[in-house]
Amino acid sequence: MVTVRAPATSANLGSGFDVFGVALDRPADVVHVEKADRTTIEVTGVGSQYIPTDPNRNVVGAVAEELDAPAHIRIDKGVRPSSGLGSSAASSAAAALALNELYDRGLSREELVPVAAEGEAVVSGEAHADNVAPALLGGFTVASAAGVTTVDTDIPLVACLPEIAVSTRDARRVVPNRADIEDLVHTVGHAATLTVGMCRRDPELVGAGMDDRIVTPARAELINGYELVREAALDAGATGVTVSGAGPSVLAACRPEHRTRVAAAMVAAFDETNVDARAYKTRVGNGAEIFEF
Ligand SMILES: Nc1ncnc2c1ncn2[C@@H]1O[C@H](COP(=O)(O)OP(=O)(O)O)[C@@H](O)[C@H]1O
Ligand SMILES: N[C@@H](CCOP(=O)(O)O)C(=O)O
Repeated sequence: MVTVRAPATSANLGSGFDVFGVALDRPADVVHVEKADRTTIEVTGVGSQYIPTDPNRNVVGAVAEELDAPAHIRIDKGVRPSSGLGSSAASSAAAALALNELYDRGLSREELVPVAAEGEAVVSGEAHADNVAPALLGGFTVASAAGVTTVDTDIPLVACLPEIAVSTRDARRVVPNRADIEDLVHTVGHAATLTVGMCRRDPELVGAGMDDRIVTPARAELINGYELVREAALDAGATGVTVSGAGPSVLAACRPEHRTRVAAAMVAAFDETNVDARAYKTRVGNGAEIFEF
């Protein structure tokens, strides 16, 4: 048996739609795999009642198929589904790494990124790699047609998860098909600023670089109370706030001394809108870990 823990991730970071992602040091999924003649799936943990066990509908089924690695796969969910925290990607990445090990396929973590992305295609309709890349490689990742690169960094973050479900598939439907040149220049500038911030481990630059006028405004409308939460986080010292992945989680970057205050302000602001929420006080963390044989 092989067991892998893969972390939650936050994709886009505002200015890097479908490209940027970070691994979070918590929460995480744990996936156990054992060789079998055909793939069967068992799911326990947070939100497991909403996750199919049919291999054609669970992301790990697609990963097992890609690697030609049938197995009994047990998923212990720590990352709530439809959270904007890469729940499906945590399972995909963990299954890819575990099955690669179980069947001795010899693929590197970088080579496993497109394999795990096939799991994402099952749920969102597209094999976007911006969650599976950080879930496998850790740190801040840039996944583009030019390949996948990773930067080892350390930025304090708060991920605030409201009791609302937003499916990635639905949230992709509100993304505009076109953007005007001024908005593109604005986004590229901010994406570059954010990247420099990650390289320098500078929360001010990372926060400033999250601003985006193209995708985030449309996504924010799917989250009750988003503007209130954003303003509350900024007032409490956040250096930048954006929608985490496709939402509904809201991500804030901050200095370490402000993290507790920012987390409390975000939960209180959701509460004012009558939405229960919990905040993860987290930071950019490591990728998936094999921790037992
Ligand atoms: N192993 C899995 N883990 C989480 N969600 C899964 C899994 N397999 C299939 N799903 C489905 O994927 C959807 C959640 O994925 P998604 O909408 O991308 O949200 P998230 O942002 O949390 O990844 C739900 O409909 C869920 O039932
Ligand atoms: N780039 C994707 C990221 C989806 O992230 P998730 O955590 O919500 O699954 C998108 O924005 O659609």
